[in-house]
Amino acid sequence: MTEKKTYTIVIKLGSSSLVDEKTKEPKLATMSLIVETVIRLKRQGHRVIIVSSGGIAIGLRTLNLDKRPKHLAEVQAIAAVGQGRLIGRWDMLFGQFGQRIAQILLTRNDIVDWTQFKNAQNTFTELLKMGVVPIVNENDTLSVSEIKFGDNDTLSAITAALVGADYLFLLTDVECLYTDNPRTNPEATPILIVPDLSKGLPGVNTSSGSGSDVGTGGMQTKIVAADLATNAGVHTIIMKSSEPSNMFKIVEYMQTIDSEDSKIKNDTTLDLKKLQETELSRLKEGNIPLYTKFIANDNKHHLKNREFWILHGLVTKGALIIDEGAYKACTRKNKAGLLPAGIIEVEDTFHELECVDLKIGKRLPNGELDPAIPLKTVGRARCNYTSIEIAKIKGLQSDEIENVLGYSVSEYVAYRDNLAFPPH
Ligand SMILES: N[C@@H](CCC(=O)OP(=O)(O)O)C(=O)O
Repeated sequence: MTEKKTYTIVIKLGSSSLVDEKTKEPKLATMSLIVETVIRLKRQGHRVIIVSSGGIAIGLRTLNLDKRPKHLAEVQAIAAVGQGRLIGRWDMLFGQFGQRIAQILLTRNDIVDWTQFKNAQNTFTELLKMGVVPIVNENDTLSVSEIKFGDNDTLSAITAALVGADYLFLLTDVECLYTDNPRTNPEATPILIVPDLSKGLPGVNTSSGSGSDVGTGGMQTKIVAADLATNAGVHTIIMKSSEPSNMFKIVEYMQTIDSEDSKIKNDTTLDLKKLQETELSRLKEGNIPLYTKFIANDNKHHLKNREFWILHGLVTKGALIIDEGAYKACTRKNKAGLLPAGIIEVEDTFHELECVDLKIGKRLPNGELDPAIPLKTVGRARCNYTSIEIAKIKGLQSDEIENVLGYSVSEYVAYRDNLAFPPH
């Protein structure tokens, strides 16, 4: 008998899965079921990381506050109170099984430095090796908008990419995505498999946003998270949080079908509607609960560590507008660095090695940017020169840099390992 594959699994739980929206009382039953499921998964050899929201919601109740205050410092103080209790609850529940947990609180600042990004990675690896369940949340007490991940859906996708997870489970109040809102449209049908999110979700209505007032994420943030995670090679699953044991059934099912993923992903003639229908009957036959699976980009096409870090770990400070030729050279198989000759314009001010967006524009015969053609953001770069220096050397050959600036740091404005482009 062949041994079953084991996975690294990241599970994201929103505030509304862990805390009652109205009373802000803990949903201890759900938390217990999650703990039982994680223990079962671990006993099967899987490695599990939890991304748990709920710090602010728990802090509100602890301090007898009805509403989230507007003032940032107050929210940060509330988060400090709630986070301790939140992790205490997880520790108490996991402790019943003798399972050790670890708290990891992240802000974007913690990963903007490449060494720190690798450090975070090493810490996760060690914890998983020790058999510990890391429990991650945003460090709300210290993070302000510029250094925030924004919502825990995004944080969970970044965590999943950071640890090189096989699966990201986004637990929510619906069992799966539907082609429309099933509460208002009886014709809505489940979307069970999304082979390529870059091609969109035809007919899916995700505009309604968050349905709860204790969290910050809605379905839209889940789709963004799925895009981020699948681009980094992580399969992403949306499933209902009220029945955590379904996760175990879904993981067991994945072990039997994950060899089909690349076939589905690479089939250009795929009938998407038929795929959903066939899958629906297969789930019914096997008594498998509904869920939506976003298939990950395969090894060859997913973002590698450093590219992921540049695209999702860093905050951009400005932009370079480059021409089509430069874009092609920087994205071809044998990737080139970015030369000054390919740059048409510089936006905003930035220091060397800060991260900037790369946008494609059209160059007019006089060398200037054609304002009639809309710009398209295509990637990111960390530059060897400041915005002021690049403004002076844009459009020039590299051997002219020294004449213009009086020195030359490099012939490239950005080295190839400081350039990153999303896979599609
Ligand atoms: N970090 C915050 C939660 C932020 C968040 O994204 O919440 P949710 O939309 O419930 O996942 C907290 O612990 O309260």
